[in-house]
Amino acid sequence: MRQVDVAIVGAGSAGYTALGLIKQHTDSFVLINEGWYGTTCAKVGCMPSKVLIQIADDFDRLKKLPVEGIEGVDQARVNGEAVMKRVQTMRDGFVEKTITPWQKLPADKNLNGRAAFIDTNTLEITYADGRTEQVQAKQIILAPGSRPVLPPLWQDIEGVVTSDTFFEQASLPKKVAVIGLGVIGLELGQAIARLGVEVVGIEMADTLAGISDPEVRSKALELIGHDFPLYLGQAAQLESTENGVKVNFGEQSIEVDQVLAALGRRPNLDTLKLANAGIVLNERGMPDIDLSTMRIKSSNIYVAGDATGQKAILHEAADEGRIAAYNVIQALQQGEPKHYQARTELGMAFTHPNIGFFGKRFVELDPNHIAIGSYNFNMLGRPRVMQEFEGLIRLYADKTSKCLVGGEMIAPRGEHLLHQLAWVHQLKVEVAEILRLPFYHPNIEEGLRVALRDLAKQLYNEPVEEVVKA
Ligand SMILES: Cc1cc2nc3c(=O)[nH]c(=O)nc-3n(C[C@H](O)[C@H](O)[C@H](O)COP(=O)(O)OP(=O)(O)OC[C@H]3O[C@@H](n4cnc5c(N)ncnc54)[C@H](O)[C@@H]3O)c2cc1C
Ligand SMILES: NC(=O)c1ccc[n+]([C@@H]2O[C@H](COP(=O)([O-])OP(=O)(O)OC[C@H]3O[C@@H](n4cnc5c(N)ncnc54)[C@H](O)[C@@H]3O)[C@@H](O)[C@H]2O)c1
Repeated sequence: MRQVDVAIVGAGSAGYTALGLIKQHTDSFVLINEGWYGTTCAKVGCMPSKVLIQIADDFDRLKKLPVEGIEGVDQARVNGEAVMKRVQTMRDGFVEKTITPWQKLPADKNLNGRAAFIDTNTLEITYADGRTEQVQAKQIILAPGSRPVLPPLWQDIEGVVTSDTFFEQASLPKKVAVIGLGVIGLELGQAIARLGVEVVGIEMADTLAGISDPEVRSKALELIGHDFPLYLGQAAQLESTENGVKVNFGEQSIEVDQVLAALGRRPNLDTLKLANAGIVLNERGMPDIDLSTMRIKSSNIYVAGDATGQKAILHEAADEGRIAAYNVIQALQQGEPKHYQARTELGMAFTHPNIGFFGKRFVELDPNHIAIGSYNFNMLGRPRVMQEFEGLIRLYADKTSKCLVGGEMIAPRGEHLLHQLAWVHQLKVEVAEILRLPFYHPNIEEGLRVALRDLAKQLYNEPVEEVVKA
């Protein structure tokens, strides 16, 4: 049996980041990956979705041009085949870049098969041709990612796609029900609607993209509702028909060519036979992972990325891969695991306008200790010039420390505002100090300043001096 210091399961973003650090420390490692290489992000996630969104936004922008004196845009047409070709070509480029480091690994370190535990230190690898091999490792990093949730009854219905299959299509569909209006459903639903696909959105919860602030929710329903009809509080059921799929929700039903099931993602740990390694699962069917060390409690096994079932986003997957690798290196040197603190939480949907949050969400606040500042962009110069002056920022600050604790928004160029807010949140800068930072004119950031000023009025007894004392 092969013996190594470290085995990494999963060649995704978390596994890749871990591998980069492990390689610097030891040559005694294997990487085990089932199926294709190229990462979820590059192949079926962040990147193809952003290509599609870019095309949709560019096309939608044309609607704003006649008022600026640009004529002839009504001649523009969407060629669905060319759109999907562009998405696939760009995607293949991103995948190629991601695969290169794996291709450079020697064959005996790069095992293309499915891993599962035999015991605490032993993994069995099953290859596509049915062969098996066992590897014994002192330390193990599990980074097997997640997969789309698809109810068993939906799996055999023709016309049901998930984000794993959506980008493979030769052309755009004609009529689609997007079921699940989380980040994936909302991003893809809005993009295809803007490209002329008839879209209906159905969501079981009473909100979109996890928004918890009631005012941001209302604004999002209004603005996203311009692109396609949204039905909230409805769990959909499907039936196969001769021409497509019948979607039943509440009292209604519609027939569509395609259903995009965007019901969330499930961690892939359940395929790894963790019980053979003596790992006990909690009531959520997950092992107890210490998120400050990424170690499964009292074991030689670490988990990183979507597999943790926590924050299924790329920079978090990479950080978790880093933390797992640092601690594996510590363990190989007989050291105790080091504890690391997560960055300020940040989440965004690349819808138009962008939807997102940083720090704490509204639902997590204690209203007795919080002041809320807001702004809706209506009167600001630059958004008006851009014809993108609708949105709502809501910022939450602690009345005692006078620092931001979080915020939610639907805002033009919100992706940038959210970054700036997450940075000052992580650096624990007081609201008055943020107002003393430079704000260029004319800019979207001036909208942030209006919301901060609104907050400052509630936090301080006197007007804030918005200049830095010499
Ligand atoms: C449509 C979509 C859009 C997204 N957009 C964004 C975005 O804009 N921004 C953002 O931050 N995040 C986005 N994400 C999320 C992001 O893609 C993921 O958080 C990230 O890719 C997770 O990386 P990972 O390393 O955990 O898993 P993955 O990249 O999925 O890697 C896991 C690997 O492990 C392999 N594996 C699984 N089980 C086994 C096993 N038993 N044995 C061996 N190998 C195994 C898998 O085959 C896979 O290769 C998006 C996701 C989707 C689906
Ligand atoms: N921009 C980004 O960063 C980005 C983009 C896409 C995906 N992602 C990541 O991928 C993860 C998965 O995305 P997702 O959108 O699939 O998951 P999600 O958990 O965000 O949303 C799934 C939605 O489906 C709903 N739902 C579940 N079952 C349903 C049913 N039967 N009928 C109607 N609605 C139902 C849920 O209530 C939920 O709102 C996200 O958590 C996110 O971290 C990130």
